[in-house]
Amino acid sequence: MMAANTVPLLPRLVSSSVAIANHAGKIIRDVLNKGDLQIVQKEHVKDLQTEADRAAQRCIIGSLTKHFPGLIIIGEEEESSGPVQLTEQSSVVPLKFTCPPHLAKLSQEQIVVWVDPLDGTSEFTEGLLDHVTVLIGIAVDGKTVAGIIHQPYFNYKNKEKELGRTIYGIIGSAGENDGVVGGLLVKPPPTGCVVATTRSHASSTVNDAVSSCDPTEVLRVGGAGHKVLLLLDGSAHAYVFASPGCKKWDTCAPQAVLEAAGGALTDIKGDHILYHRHVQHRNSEGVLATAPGQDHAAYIRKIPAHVKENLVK
Ligand SMILES: Nc1ncnc2c1ncn2[C@@H]1O[C@H](COP(=O)(O)O)[C@@H](OP(=O)(O)O)[C@H]1O
Ligand SMILES: [Mg+2]
Ligand SMILES: [Mg+2]
Ligand SMILES: [Mg+2]
Repeated sequence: MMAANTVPLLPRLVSSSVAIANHAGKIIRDVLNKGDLQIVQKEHVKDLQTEADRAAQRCIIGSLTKHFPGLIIIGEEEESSGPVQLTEQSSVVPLKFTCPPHLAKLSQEQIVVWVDPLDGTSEFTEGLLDHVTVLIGIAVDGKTVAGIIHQPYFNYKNKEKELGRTIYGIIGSAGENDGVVGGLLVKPPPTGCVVATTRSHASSTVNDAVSSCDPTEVLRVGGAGHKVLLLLDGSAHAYVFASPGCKKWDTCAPQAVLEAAGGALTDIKGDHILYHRHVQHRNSEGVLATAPGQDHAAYIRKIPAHVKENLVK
């Protein structure tokens, strides 16, 4: 085995982030088990924060900073006071695939980590627990390259199966499932068009964009991470969200995992989403993602002009 300091920075960061995301998932379950979510309303009634969001973010940012001092990390939640649980280096296990050669010699200054400690907060507060994910996305020179999606309540309705799962990937890496580890990759059915969209942040523009895809079924579910998992497990063909509500921490990790698997995630006009340190946090031109094997450009063409014109920088 290679000594730790000879393993390139990116795989070390991804393997630490996997361990940290798993730990954050346990913290989320512990807060819910205690039964006091301490809900705070942020910008509006559908924009909530709980002690699980806060405690998970303290763990993720504290642990990443401990393992990688000086790393640039942007988290959804503001700094909060309270106990900080740190993930031990001993819980970090090596990655199951290799680092793409063009990402093997990075300096830490090129990297920005986007953290959503709990994606799907509205659904979490309503008990729709499998909509919840922990998202850690890694961008290099403004482009997402790697992502970790941890789903702490996967299998929670089936007590005989293992609770929780973690799916991670580096775009362009070789290995198990072509660079995506931890999830069963299934293509959606060749016929039909199942569109996943928001459950709690809809608007007439959001609904117009969904209808323009002529869906055979619409899945209204929570979380950007959860909707991308539906694209990866064959449950949906596209994720369409014509709204400025999603932020960079919602899409950085899901985009990397989806693109590592051969899918695509752009804004609603088909342009790339950028993840530089000083980029605006909002994905103001919406989000459109398609499963591996789908014709992404065909979905972009179907979105009506008035929807595209409503979403500006
Ligand atoms: N109008 C809006 N205002 C605030 N956040 C929004 C929003 N629309 C979407 N989001 C955020 O984008 C993520 C996915 O949204 P949705 O579940 O509706 O598809 C959620 O992340 P969080 O749960 O991490 O806040 C959600 O809060
Ligand atoms: Mg939120
Ligand atoms: Mg989110
Ligand atoms: Mg969140």
